[in-house]
Amino acid sequence: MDAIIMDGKNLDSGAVSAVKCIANPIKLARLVMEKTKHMLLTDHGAHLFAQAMAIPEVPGEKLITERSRERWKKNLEPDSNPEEFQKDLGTVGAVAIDSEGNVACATSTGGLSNKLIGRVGDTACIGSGGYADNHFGATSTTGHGESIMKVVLARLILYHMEQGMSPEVAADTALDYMKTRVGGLGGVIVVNKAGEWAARFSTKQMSWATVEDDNLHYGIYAGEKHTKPVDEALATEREGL
Ligand SMILES: NC(=O)C[C@H](N)C(=O)O
Repeated sequence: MDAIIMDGKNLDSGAVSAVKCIANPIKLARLVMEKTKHMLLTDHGAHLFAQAMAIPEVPGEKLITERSRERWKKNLEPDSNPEEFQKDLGTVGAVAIDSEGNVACATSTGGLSNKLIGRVGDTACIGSGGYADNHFGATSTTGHGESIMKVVLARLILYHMEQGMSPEVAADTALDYMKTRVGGLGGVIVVNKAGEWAARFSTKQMSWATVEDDNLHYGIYAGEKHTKPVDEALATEREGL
């Protein structure tokens, strides 16, 4: 798994890549940020650091869902369509702004299926998987990692906001560029320094949710946006509905 976290106040960032058997790689990424002078630890070194930080390893089997196993098996079949199987991967991203205007981002992923051993994706790379700078805002990305890295998608969106674009226009402009320039699809969540936000994607779907003024906004498909009070959403969650 790969993960990155970034603090927009001082541009501190921490990331891990190619880690296995760690339940929450984002916590390890945060420790890289807070406890080391480095920004990215990978593979064996990341595991040694996890041990030093007393982060327990969980058996790999426990982190594999039946659905993922099935998808992996199907993807190995000769007539499989890799695009189809990359469709709802479990990348999780977050951006946030506090009452003092501090922004942050975090992204964590199992990455593309059937990648080569040792492949480091966009998620662990600062500016690609995420970027946060109090001067402009924060963004977290998902999608085809190699395309995201080619256009340095997260930083590109912040650049567009620096030039005066809203989060929505900045996100769409950068995603369009990635599609036309390198043929890659993806999705992003963005917040600017004024607290305006956007969830935009060029893929068929991306699950997203935002909390703003005690309201929860959420959707999956293009153009879909539902809103309900956070209290109501939490009550529904508690009832297990
Ligand atoms: N769905 C994803 O976000 C995958 C991730 N960007 C990767 O290429 O590893």
